[in-house]
Amino acid sequence: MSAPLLEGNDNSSPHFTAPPNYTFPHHRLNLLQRYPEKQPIVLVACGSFSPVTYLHLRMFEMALDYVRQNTDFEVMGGYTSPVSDQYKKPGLLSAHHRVNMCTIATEQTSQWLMVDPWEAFQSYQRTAVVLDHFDHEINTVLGGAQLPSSDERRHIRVVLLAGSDLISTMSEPGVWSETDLDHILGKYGTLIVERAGSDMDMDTATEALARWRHNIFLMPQLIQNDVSSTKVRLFIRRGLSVRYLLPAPVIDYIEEHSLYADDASNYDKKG
Ligand SMILES: Nc1ncnc2c1ncn2[C@@H]1O[C@H](COP(=O)(O)OP(=O)(O)OP(=O)(O)O)[C@@H](O)[C@H]1O
Ligand SMILES: O=C(O)c1ccc[n+]([C@@H]2O[C@H](COP(=O)([O-])O)[C@@H](O)[C@H]2O)c1
Repeated sequence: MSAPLLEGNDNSSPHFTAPPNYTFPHHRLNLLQRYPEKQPIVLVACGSFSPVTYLHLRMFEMALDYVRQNTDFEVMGGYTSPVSDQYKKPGLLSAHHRVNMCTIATEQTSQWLMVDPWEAFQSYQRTAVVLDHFDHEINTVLGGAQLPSSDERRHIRVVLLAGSDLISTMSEPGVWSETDLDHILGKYGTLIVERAGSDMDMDTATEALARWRHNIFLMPQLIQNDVSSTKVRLFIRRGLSVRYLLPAPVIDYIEEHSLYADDASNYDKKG
């Protein structure tokens, strides 16, 4: 697979690489706007999802509530986008299993969430390119949102949904390119879920990103939850129960394929 391609600027059509036989999932994407006075948005969460947890899924529900109560947006859909194997983060299971677990979690526990495998099954794609891919599929290919009782189509804004640790890395020098930050935070924007136990508080994290403040929406966690994939992997390795930290069908999948259990011959099959 060749390197990520993002050609041209906002005024020209970007060209994307794609995994073999790829089609953009949109079976749960709502393209008919209910509230024409609002701006339609789609939420995209990028990450490892190794494995997906209830916190990852809760992020979307928190975002729905936040958007309804605090913004003039209308949420039209939500996607997890698991990162490529080439990201090579410790504990990163193969994309095949991570996509399967996200699919099981979204299809079996949600009515509106989807998984886009585009990023997972090819070379590493920067987040700016991933958001451009969503923008292209939703607005250029599918034509954006339709207004009620009208043929008029409207541009759906893609918004990055992330935890506050991700926004912290955005203010660390050398992690993200300045051009990409301007693209992600200037063009798309982000909804940030406060992460319990995160080193930096959200105000500090966003100070360095102040020029994009109007596009950064901070959501406090009203019910604190600091489940992380790292802790789940650790528990499994130690043979501890992870039940109620992630959807039961995902635990069944992990057990069935003996995932994360390399040194856990004592892994409790009942979870
Ligand atoms: N407990 C949490 N609170 C807030 N955000 C979270 C939490 N766990 C994950 N996220 C967010 O979910 C997104 C996907 O993250 P990722 O899959 O890399 O999760 P992770 O649980 O941090 O993984 P790992 O533990 O393997 O580093 C990121 O934006 C991350 O900030
Ligand atoms: O695009 C970038 O430059 C970039 C820099 C750092 C992280 N990311 C993305 O952030 C997501 C979470 O990364 P991490 O390391 O916090 O698990 C993952 O989807 C990465 O592709 C993206």
